[in-house]
Amino acid sequence: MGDDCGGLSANRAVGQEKEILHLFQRRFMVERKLGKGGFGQVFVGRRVNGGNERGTGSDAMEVALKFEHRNSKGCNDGPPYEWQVYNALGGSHGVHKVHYKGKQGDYDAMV
Ligand SMILES: Nc1ncnc2c1ncn2[C@@H]1O[C@H](COP(=O)(O)OP(=O)(O)OP(=O)(O)O)[C@@H](O)[C@H]1O
Repeated sequence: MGDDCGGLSANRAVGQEKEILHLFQRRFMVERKLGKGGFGQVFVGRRVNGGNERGTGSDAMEVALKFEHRNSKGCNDGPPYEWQVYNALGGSHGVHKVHYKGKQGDYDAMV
């Protein structure tokens, strides 16, 4: 496995990456990378329109964006299992609420 597993590597479509890394879905401005796990990379970003500076739920201004490339390990069997977990638990018991999840080019993206 290469160092870019699940990530936004230099040898992938540059235009697509720029679109993702600057303004995701025209809704979230991607600001900086927070970290990298076994399946993808996580960035911090901000909602472009609306939102509440102190909000932590559906109106949160600051968000975390996770991108998993479809060729990364565990990404070949449909949507990431993590999505199911957030569907079930998100917004309660201290688990973050999901604002968006879907495909963006070659990536599964969750905000
Ligand atoms: N909401 C968040 N706030 C701050 N940092 C985060 C957040 N989510 C992820 N990170 C950072 O990004 C890294 C990668 O997160 P990610 O969920 O991809 O993997 P992981 O849970 O660390 O490992 P695994 O590969 O087992 O899922 C984390 O280790 C952490 O440093």
